[in-house]
Amino acid sequence: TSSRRRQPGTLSLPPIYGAWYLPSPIRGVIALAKLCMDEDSFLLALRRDYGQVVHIPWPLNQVLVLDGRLIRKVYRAPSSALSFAPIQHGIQTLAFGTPRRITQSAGLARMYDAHAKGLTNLRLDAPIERFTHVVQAKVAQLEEQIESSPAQAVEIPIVKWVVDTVFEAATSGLYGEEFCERALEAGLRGEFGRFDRCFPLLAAEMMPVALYAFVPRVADGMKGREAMLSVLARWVEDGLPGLDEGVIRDMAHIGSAEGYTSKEVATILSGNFWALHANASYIASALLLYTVQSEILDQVREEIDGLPQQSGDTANPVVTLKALASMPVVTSCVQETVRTNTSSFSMRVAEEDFVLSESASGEGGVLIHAGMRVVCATRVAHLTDGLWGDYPESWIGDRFAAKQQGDALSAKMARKMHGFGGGISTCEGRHLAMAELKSILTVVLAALDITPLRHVADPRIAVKSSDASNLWKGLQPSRDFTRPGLGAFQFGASDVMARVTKREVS
Ligand code: HEM
Repeated sequence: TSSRRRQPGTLSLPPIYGAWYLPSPIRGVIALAKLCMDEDSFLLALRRDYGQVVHIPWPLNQVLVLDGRLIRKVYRAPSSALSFAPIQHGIQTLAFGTPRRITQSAGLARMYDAHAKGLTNLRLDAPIERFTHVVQAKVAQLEEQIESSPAQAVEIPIVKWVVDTVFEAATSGLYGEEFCERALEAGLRGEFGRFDRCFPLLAAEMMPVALYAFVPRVADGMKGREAMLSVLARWVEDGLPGLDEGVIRDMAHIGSAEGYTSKEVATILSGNFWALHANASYIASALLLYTVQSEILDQVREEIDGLPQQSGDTANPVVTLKALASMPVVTSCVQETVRTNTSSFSMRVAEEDFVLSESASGEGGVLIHAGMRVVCATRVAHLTDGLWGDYPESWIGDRFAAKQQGDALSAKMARKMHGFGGGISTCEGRHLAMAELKSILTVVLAALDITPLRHVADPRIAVKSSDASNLWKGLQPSRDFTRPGLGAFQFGASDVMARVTKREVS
């Protein structure tokens, strides 16, 4: 291969992936195939064979950064050197259908700005209240089913239940109850799934729009997108009924004031709608499954039982943003699930020749030519950095807990966990997502006992046996490997059947 180790202090180009005797595009196609077949093995092999940085030739034509320290250098680089805007605008047009004239406009920049401001902790009380309210109602429905069953128990596919519940709760949280009702009536849960399945192909930005109709998965995804846009556009046209304030209202008002049509505003809101649903629900299902099968369950329940209760009922804690902020073990479980169950590719375009250097003085390093795409592969850092301690591939619920690690190490881990990406492209919904995840774990575990029974396979997803060094031996759904670098792991139709009973309080 063309793998070359760099000498410290010298300036070099990134090594190029693949066997030296193969033409460059063949190497690129091999890399792409391997990435889509088994992302983890491929990325770890790159780290082992090429070191911290490698150039993957066309069709990806990207420089992959595979080391935590260098990834943070990319995150710290100013946008004048490594920019994100061209990628953001490309996805807005290719995936969400926003006209190019709008993606280049100052109006869209103002909408993005309102989005970032509207998702800070200061403005999340109402969304989290609505989110929690829906989860409580869904748990109450399960309790009724349990009470009316002779065995006082129900068996449910837990991933599906969590994903459906979070879809409804998160929609109600950001868009309000009325939009949520419209979305459920129009079957947007299914339409979203159709669109989301083709998202990896759109986000790769390798397919011209003219070809969308000829690729079955994309053609089907476009029908899902149209359905989402039509419900969103009608709701915008009707004056956003059921939503008096919040980030979505702010964005829609800016768009309308710019003179964008309801459909154009809907294309911009659909970016938020996708981000709202593509990650958090899958992380929530993994979080619940990991927690109920781990020894940390008692500590998690202790924290939940410590919350103020509605009329002295331990099955019904008062869940507010403030209460959720004071749950260190629950927070650690959530952070650990985001660490172990995400792979994100933060992308930048080099606006000028850029040197990615390990040394504090900036001497030596890897030269990245202007125009090149730089991609931070956070998954490798999550699996290899010494910072995580033993068994980085395993889920260890209290890995991030200050009580376990000490304040300094715990804070350092939180800073270096890049499941939400980082720098100028960092996930704007991370505070909302963290609170949603803590909320659903709290509400479910306060009221229910969940016993995973058996794995449910999706025939399209190969079941991989857990790595010998992975301590995690519990039941979990199989990972869909066709979404490399797109955030939370998804599971297709793979699931875990679980027995659910009302919580037995000892
Ligand atoms: C556990 C749940 C979530 C995970 C793991 C996650 C992960 C990510 C990742 C990896 C990125 C790309 C970061 C980068 O390129 O550096 C991202 C971007 C983004 N996320 Fe999330 N996300 C989650 C939940 C949410 C939620 C609930 C929202 C709410 C709307 C949201 C909104 C966004 C937005 C708007 C961006 C794009 C930021 C930009 O273009 O500058 N995310 N997310």
